[in-house]
Amino acid sequence: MGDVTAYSITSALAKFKIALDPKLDVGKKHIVNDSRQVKPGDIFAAVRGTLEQGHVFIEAAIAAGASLILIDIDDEAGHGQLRWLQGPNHAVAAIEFYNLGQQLAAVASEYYRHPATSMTLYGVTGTNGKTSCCQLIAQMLNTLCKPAAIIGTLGAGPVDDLVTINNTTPGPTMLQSLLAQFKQDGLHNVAMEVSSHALEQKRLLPDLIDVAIFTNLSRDHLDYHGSMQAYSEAKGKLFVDNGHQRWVLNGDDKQTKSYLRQRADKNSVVLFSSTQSLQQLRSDDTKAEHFLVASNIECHPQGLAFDVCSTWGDVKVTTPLIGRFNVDNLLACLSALLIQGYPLQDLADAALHLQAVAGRMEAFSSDAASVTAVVDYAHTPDALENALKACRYHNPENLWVVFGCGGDRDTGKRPLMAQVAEQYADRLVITNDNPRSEDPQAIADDIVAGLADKSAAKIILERRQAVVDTLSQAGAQDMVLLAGKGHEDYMIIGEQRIDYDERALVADYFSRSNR
Ligand SMILES: CC(=O)N[C@H]1[C@@H](OP(=O)(O)OP(=O)(O)OC[C@H]2O[C@@H](n3ccc(=O)[nH]c3=O)[C@H](O)[C@@H]2O)O[C@H](CO)[C@@H](O)[C@@H]1O[C@H](C)C(=O)N[C@@H](C)C(=O)N[C@H](CCC(=O)O)C(=O)O
Ligand SMILES: Nc1ncnc2c1ncn2[C@@H]1O[C@H](COP(=O)(O)OP(=O)(O)OP(=O)(O)O)[C@@H](O)[C@H]1O
Repeated sequence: MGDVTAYSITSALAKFKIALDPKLDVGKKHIVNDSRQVKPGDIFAAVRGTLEQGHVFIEAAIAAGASLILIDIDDEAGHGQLRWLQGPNHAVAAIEFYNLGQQLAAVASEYYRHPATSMTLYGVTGTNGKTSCCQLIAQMLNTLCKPAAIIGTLGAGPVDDLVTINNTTPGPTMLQSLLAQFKQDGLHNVAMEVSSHALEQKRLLPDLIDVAIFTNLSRDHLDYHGSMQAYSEAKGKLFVDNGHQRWVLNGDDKQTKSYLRQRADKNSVVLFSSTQSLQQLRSDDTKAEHFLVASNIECHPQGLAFDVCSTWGDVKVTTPLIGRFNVDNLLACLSALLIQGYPLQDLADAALHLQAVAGRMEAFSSDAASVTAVVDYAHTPDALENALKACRYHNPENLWVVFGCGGDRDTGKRPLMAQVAEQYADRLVITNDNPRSEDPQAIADDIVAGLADKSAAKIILERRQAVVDTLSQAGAQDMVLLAGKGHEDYMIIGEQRIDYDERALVADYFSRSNR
C-alpha cells in the first residue's frame, strides 16, 4: 500500500461529530476492521459482526501495534467518548463510536478522502457472471487506453497483476484503501464485483457506484439470506435512484422489473437482451431510456459472433470468447461502457481482443483450421454439464472431454461425472485429476462404473499424455474440453505436488504444431 501519511483521522471523525485531540492523530496508517490485518500504527475499527463481537479482538489489535481503536457501541450517549486501553507497553486511545458497524463504509471513505468521487466505479451484481463481466469491462477499458483495475473473486488490482483478497467484495476499510491505492496508481476506472453479502452488510456505499450492473438471479446463498425474496432485495440495494447512478439491467431476467419499479425516471437506464428483439424489449412498459439486443448469434469453435442493435446504433461483434452466456456478459459490458459515452464501434473493435478468464472456458487453437481445446475448471457434475453444453453450442464436429476425479474426496461424484460426460460428449478420455493417496486406476474404474457403455471411454492416466494424444487425434473441426484443472498449476499424486500447468501445456502444443 502506498503513502497514507496524508490521511487524518481527526478530520474524518469530525464529520461524525467526534472531536479528537489532534495530538492523538500522529503516525496513523491504515484503518482496518480485522485484527489479523493490523500493522503497527494502524487504526483498528472494532465492529460487531454476524459471528463475533469485534471488541474481543481489541487486545490482538493492540498487540499487533494498533495506534488507535474505534469501538462500536449501541448507546448513542457514549458517542465520541475517549478511553485509554492498557497495551503491553503503553496505553492506547480508544474512541467510542455509536453504530460504527453501519457507518464504517462512510468513515473509511472519509478517512481515505473519498477516492471514488474522482474515479469511475462499475459495480456488478448477480448470481452468475460477476467475475466475467468485471474482467471484460477492465480489458475493454485497457484496450481503449483507460487504465482499469478489478476487485473480485480473482483478486484486486490491474487485470494482469492481481493481489489475492479475502472476500469477493472486500470489507469496508479494505475497499476504501484499495480505491485510494488505485487512484494513486492512476487506475481511475474500477470494475468491482458486488456480492449480496456485501450489500447486506453495508461493506460499500452503493451511492459511490457510477454504473450498477445486474447480470441475472438464480437460487444461491439461501443459507445466508434465508429466502429468494431477501436475496433479491439484497442485490437490489446496489441500485440507487440518486440522480447520477446509471443502471444496466438484464431484460431477459424476470427480476429486472422489480428493480425498475424503484426508479422514478427512465434516464440513464439500459436494458439488454439476447433473446428478444429491440421492439419486444421496448414495447414492454419499461422505464428504460436505452436498449441493446443481440441477434444472429453464431457460436464457432473460434468464438462468438452476433449482431448488436441498440439505441446507439448497430454493429457486428466478434470475439474469441467461448460460451453462449458470454453473449449476455458482453451485452452487459457494452451497455455499461456505452452509457459512459464510449463509441459503439470502438467497443466492438475491443471485443476482438478479449481474453477469457484464465482457466475458465479458455479456448486455445493454432489457427482457424485446427482443433480447439477449451481449458475449464469444471470438476463437479453440474459444472461439467454446463461446460459441455457451452462447448456444444459452438457446433463442433466431435466434442471430446478429458476429465478425472480427485482422490480422497467425494467418491459419489465419480459415476455422476461419467454419466454427464457420456450424455453430453461424443468421445471420452478418463485421466488423473489429483489422485492424492488413492490408486489412480481405481478412481478411473469408479468413473467407468458410471457409464452405460463401459467401452465408451479411453483411459490414459498420465494427464499430459492424455491431453497431447487427444489433441493429436481430434479432427480440425472438433473441440476438446479439458475439464478439472483450469488455472491450477499442479497435480497431487500420492504425497507429491507435481508441476502441471494445463494452460501452458496446451499453448505449447499449439505453438509447436504451428511451426
Ligand atoms: C458472514 C459474512 O459474510 N461475514 C463477513 C463479514 O464479517 P462479519 O462482520 O460478520 O464479521 P465476524 O466474522 O462476525 O467478525 C466481527 C468483526 O471482527 C473482525 N475479526 C474477526 C476475526 C478476527 O480474528 N479478528 C477480527 O478483527 C471481523 O473482521 C469483523 O470486523 O464482513 C467481513 C468483512 O468486513 C467479511 O470478511 C466476512 O466474510 C466471511 C469471511 C465470509 O466467509 N463471507 C462470505 C459468506 C461472503 O461474504 N462471500 C461473498 C461472496 C459470495 C459469492 O458471491 O460467492 C463475498 O463478498 O466474499
Ligand atoms: N451471464 C451468465 N449466465 C449464466 N451463467 C454464467 C454467466 N456468466 C458466467 N456463467 C457461468 O458461471 C460460472 C461463474 O462465472 P463467473 O465467475 O463470471 O460468475 P460469478 O458471478 O463471479 O460467480 P462466482 O462468485 O461463483 O465466481 C462460469 O464458469 C459460467 O459457467
